[in-house]
Amino acid sequence: MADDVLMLNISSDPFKFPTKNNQRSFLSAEKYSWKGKKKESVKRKAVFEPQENSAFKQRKINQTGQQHTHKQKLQSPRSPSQRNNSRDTEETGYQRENKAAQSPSKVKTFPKKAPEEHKDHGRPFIKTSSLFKNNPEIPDVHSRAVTRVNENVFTNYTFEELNLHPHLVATLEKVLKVTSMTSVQKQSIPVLMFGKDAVIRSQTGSGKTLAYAIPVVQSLQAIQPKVKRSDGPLAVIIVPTRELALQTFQMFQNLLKPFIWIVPGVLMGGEKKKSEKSRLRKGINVLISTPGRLVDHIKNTLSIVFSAVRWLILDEADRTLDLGFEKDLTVILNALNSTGIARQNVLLSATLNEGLSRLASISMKDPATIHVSEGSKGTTQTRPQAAAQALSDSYSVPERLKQHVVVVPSKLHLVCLASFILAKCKFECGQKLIVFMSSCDAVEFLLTLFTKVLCAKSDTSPANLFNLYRLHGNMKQEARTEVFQEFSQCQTGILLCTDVAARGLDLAQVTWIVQYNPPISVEEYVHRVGRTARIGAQGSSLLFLTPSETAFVDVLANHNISLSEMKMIAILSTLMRDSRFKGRGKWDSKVMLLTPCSNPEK
Ligand SMILES: Nc1ncnc2c1ncn2[C@@H]1O[C@H](COP(=O)(O)OP(=O)(O)OP(=O)(O)O)[C@@H](O)[C@H]1O
Repeated sequence: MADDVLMLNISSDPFKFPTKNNQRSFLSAEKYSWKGKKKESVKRKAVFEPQENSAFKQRKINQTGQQHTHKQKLQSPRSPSQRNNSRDTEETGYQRENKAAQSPSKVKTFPKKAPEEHKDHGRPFIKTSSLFKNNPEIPDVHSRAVTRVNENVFTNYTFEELNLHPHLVATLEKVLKVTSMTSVQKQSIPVLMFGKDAVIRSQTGSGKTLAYAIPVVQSLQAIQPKVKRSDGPLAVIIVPTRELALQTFQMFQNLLKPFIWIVPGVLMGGEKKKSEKSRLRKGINVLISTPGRLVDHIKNTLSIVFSAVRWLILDEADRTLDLGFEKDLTVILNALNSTGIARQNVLLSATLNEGLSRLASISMKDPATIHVSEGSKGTTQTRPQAAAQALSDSYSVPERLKQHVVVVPSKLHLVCLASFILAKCKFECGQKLIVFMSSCDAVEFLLTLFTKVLCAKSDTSPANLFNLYRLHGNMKQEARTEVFQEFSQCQTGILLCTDVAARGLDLAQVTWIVQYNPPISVEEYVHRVGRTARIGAQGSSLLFLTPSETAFVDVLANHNISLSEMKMIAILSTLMRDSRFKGRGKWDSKVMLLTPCSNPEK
């Protein structure tokens, strides 16, 4: 890793990013003069013999008259996410340099030019890091005005008004600390307690889990004679990820505290099948599972029987329908349907849409469609095929979520993210960030790099600046669970992750969601940003786009989602405030003068 670190002169005249009107490159080919002749020859060798000084080697840049080097270790040559980012097709100077370094036979050597050839009064030409030059044009992003879809999260109705078991109400108040219902709970709980199937859509962090969990617990505790473990599953809850399965299991553990005869259990990939089999043999009444693992047990575990199932809940139903899961879901539905027992079916998500109709038609009877947003208050009874049409394509995001976008050429993505992290975690207090990226490799790469470069103890900060966590699908389940629990409980820190953390996770006090790579769909965007600003809280999000990806802003606007632009230069200016990275040249004062405000939002 050490060899991969470039030294950048980020302090030198950083206000020349090419824009439509200004094609001059940022830090590009700045001409620096040298005073000492001896030094000059050393430096010129470094500059003009690229075979010896490839992009993978550290660079030192000298400034006019200052006779010192800047050592800013910020950028590694090429992150995996950049390598994988096929959307960004522009070949930057930086990438060209990498190619040259990889194939020595094609390395282009630059002819040595005599100092007097250069215009700058005979002073030698010094080539700076290519990171900040040859940038593509950065277009302005205009997010068109859209009508936001609003949802009121809270109502004035209390759980006591629902005629629930008093112990359940007491548990809600004392254990979960909830007294009044959210809008989705107010609309869904009575419908489900009445025995209807339902398709429920409400914004992220609005309390959908309790919207179905309360009716499930209320109905199971009322069964006479009392439920026994040997009855097997009475409620089956399918969720798309292991962490969400754990979180849902914990919620049921809490809700079922007064009803100890009803046993919840979780099955998920990565856990030991043998111990799961033995728990299934003993009996699980509320069964929470990821689809793949449940299918595995349906095929291989004799003791799993569904003859008593009264509830089937598909949380994040649109995700569960995605390619890969659909086959599993068919196996699960066939196994449940073969028993012939009538059951209630519930589909939930913040982004249920037209893909739902297939599932609704195979699994539901006259479902009620509950769509909590302005203009569609209350519930609508529809036929299964019509259920999807009742749900529009306009997604509601939390009211107190501030959404931003920044356009960054791909070669500057990494340094820009590093700068943003510093801005939030070093120069502001109490920030908890989730950074989404497209691959497990990218998560690993950035974790290693940031741990070394950003978190390291320094003279000025003897303690680690902040905690970094990672979560992705290639980790062992034990490590995933540990990170999930730790990050849930921590006050500040940064979670680098893939979309395994995008759906359903309720991680307390997250202040910022950063999408380092854009999501694969509008729906995934909604779920990613939904990890903050939950249950009426404030939160912010930042979407990184390359110049060629800016059309995604319009795609979001088609779904009534609007973003405000943050300027890359404002984010990068944070580097000037960090003694480890800022330069010592005359430009520092200029940078600080031009960027008086450290908060790029302002
Ligand atoms: N009535 C309530 N009053 C206060 N807090 C509540 C209430 N109901 C749920 N919560 C809390 O709100 C948070 C979000 O709930 P939940 O995870 O169920 O949201 P969600 O709608 O399922 O979100 P997502 O779409 O992201 O899965 C949880 O911490 C939960 O404990």
